[in-house]
Amino acid sequence: MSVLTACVAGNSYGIWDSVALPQAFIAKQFEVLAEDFNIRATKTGMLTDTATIETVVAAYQKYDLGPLVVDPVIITKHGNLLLEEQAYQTLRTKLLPLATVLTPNFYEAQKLAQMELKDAKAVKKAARKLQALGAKNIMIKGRHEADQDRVSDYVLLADGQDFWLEHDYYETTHFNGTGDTLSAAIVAQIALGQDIKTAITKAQAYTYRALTQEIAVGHKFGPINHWV
Ligand SMILES: Nc1ncnc2c1ncn2[C@@H]1O[C@H](COP(=O)(O)OP(=O)(O)O)[C@@H](O)[C@H]1O
Ligand SMILES: Cc1ncc(COP(=O)(O)OP(=O)(O)O)c(N)n1
Repeated sequence: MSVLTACVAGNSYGIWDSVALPQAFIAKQFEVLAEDFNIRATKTGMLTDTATIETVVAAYQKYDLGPLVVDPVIITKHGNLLLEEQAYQTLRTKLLPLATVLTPNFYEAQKLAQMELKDAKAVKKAARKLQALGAKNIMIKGRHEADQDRVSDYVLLADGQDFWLEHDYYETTHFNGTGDTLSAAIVAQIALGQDIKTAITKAQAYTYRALTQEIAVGHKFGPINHWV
């Protein structure tokens, strides 16, 4: 089930327009779903602006929506800004503290931790900074550019345990949805009752399979393969 916060006009070339939905309508969606269903886990995606983040935070404070995975969507890999510049401080101070799992990509982690991720030591430090903001478990997704052989995602768990999930860099133009898929798969695993470490590990493996077992959809940047 979804609570829609925004609609985008997009295709495989990119996102061409977007519109935030009215706050009262977003709040109503939370209300009617929370009344009807026993919700085991939830995730956030594109949140557009400060008002939307505040509406979502208010819903999390009002209803029991289970463990929360926050995918802090700020800018897409094609350069579309999906969160207003003024809103990211609200994301940092109001939504992050509610996160059971926070899944920033390399660039989002730099922005949220307010530091450059120049090496593995810096990645670890940034994860600790994000934990200090209140998010319990952190997964900082590694940089993946054509100059790399390997991609390394870093995980820092609530109890201080940490580990790297490493895999080969995969060259493709069918990569739309990797981050969205990863956070959705983590929340699905949590809802199934898995512990956080298992949920993250299984979700990352699923996302990698979906990336590497390609389907040919779209003319430019296609989606990954959810049928794997
Ligand atoms: N080209 C790639 N090769 C290998 N792994 C990738 C590639 N692109 C994304 N991933 C993996 O997909 C997952 C989602 O990460 P990412 O694409 O960085 O998120 P986002 O979509 O939020 O930017 C991570 O586990 C990341 O390491
Ligand atoms: C509506 C919408 N569009 C795009 C994204 C995420 O885009 P991006 O950060 O490029 O990551 P992928 O998940 O496509 O790998 C979003 N969350 N919502």
